Amino acid sequence: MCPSCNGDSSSATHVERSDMVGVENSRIGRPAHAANGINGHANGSANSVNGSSSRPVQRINPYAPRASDFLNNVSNFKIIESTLREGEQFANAFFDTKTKIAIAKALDAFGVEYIELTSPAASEQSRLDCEAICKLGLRSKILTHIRCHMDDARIAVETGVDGVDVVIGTSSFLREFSHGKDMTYITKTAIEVINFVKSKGIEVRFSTEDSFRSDLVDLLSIYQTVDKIGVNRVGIADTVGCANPRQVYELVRTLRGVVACDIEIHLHNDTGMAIANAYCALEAGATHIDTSVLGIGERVGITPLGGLVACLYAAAPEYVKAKYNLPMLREIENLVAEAVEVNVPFMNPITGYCAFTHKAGIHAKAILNNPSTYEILKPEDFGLTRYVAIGHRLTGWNAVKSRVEQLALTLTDDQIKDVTSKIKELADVRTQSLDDVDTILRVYHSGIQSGELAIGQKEAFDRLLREHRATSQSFERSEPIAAAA
Ligand SMILES: CC(=O)SCCNC(=O)CCNC(=O)[C@H](O)C(C)(C)COP(=O)(O)OP(=O)(O)OC[C@H]1O[C@@H](n2cnc3c(N)ncnc32)[C@H](O)[C@@H]1OP(=O)(O)O
Ligand SMILES: O=C(O)CCC(=O)C(=O)O
Ligand SMILES: [Zn+2]
Repeated sequence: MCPSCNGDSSSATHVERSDMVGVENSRIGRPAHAANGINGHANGSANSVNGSSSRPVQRINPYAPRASDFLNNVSNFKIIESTLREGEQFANAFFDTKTKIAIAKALDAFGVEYIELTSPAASEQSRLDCEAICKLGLRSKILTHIRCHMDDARIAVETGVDGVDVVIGTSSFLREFSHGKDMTYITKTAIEVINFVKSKGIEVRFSTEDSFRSDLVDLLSIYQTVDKIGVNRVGIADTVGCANPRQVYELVRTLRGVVACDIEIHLHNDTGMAIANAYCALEAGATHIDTSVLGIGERVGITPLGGLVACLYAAAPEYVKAKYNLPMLREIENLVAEAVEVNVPFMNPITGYCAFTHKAGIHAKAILNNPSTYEILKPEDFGLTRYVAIGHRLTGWNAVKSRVEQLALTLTDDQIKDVTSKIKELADVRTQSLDDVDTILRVYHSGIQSGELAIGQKEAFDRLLREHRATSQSFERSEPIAAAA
């Protein structure tokens, strides 16, 4: 397994670039996990591939927030990390105290502004764990999450938290089938709970559960009421994951015009919209986004921390890099994945097995010239490495040339094109590992050097490859016998 890509990429070559924009200093390296351990870096000028010259690359980031959009918080937001609250509601989750502390410390080291913990009213151990995490002295502020009920509030304020997140359902579904309370009762209780928490000198947030299926007038009215009594934040929750980006934008934008306090948003991912919705919420003026590591939570969970970071890094890379310890992301995801016994998904933004693997020949050529051609995220900013896979039938001679240079073999472009067709022919039967590709290149090179081979001599090459394989196989077979003797 590759330590930096979460997986095996034995038919790939690592390509590391120290400069996204320029084409000099390209470094084509061998994967640490590749079988024959060649770590040489041929400093081929990627610019010279195919004799093409690169044009100056535009440095303006088209994804950055527009200066004219004054409500946009895409480069001014805080993360409320809820792996230890929403994440505990994931079907597989059971976090013992030690694991909770490890996750809280990792999130703190990553730099999230808030860590939200399960209600201390949930169980005695939940209360003790909440107290223990509050005593760690982390830089992240510690919040706990309670029902809009004085019994829960009284327990919460005694734990040592920096703030309490209060929630109650406002949709007709929840008013009828969950708590059974009307808006008058909800408003009265919310005022009582908020005033009580505020009297303890800690932060308080009031959130409406199932906001997108609640009546807009009810929502704006209760948010306005709690804003007037000095709540720190109001929260919108897409509890069932039904909202789309336009709806999120409109609700947040409307709310921004009604309250002066901060606006948090909590977005479930049932229809796969959670990251897009979070982005739109920030565009509309939300200030705080709820996340969990790998998105774990009820059902399919909420906005994933890593995915949100990827999305916001694309928009405001310098801001995101300055705020968070990005290379820690992989470690945190692995920690949580292990704790809840799941794998990091192969298509996970940033840390997925193939997040920085390039395959098709057209992509490979351009990536070798300038990684910005096909990458919006710089793997090195996340402590990761990119790969160019070459041992497959979609490969091209430019990618093969990079490997030839890396192995310090001397072949002309025409010879490289010739050996590329050989690789493709073999890869039509099965994908070739990097070792296989290296063997093909070395056999071809030595055939050319010895004069036994010329361009286009397919049968001669096949014979040389067969002979090489026969020799190396008999050597491999005889080795254990020699060792035993
Ligand atoms: C959408 C979300 O994810 S919100 C957060 C969910 N988090 C949790 O549920 C935390 C873990 N939960 C628990 O440990 C338990 O459910 C507890 C301790 C909170 C409550 O347990 P119980 O008293 O046994 O009640 P139970 O879970 O069966 O039902 C929930 C109760 O809270 C009430 N309730 C539900 N939501 C709210 C709310 N937001 N505010 C106030 N009361 C609420 C319900 O009416 C019900 O009351 P009832 O006892 O009068 O019927
Ligand atoms: O407190 C909140 O804002 C959100 C609660 C929750 O988990 C949800 O509504 O899905
Ligand atoms: Zn939720």
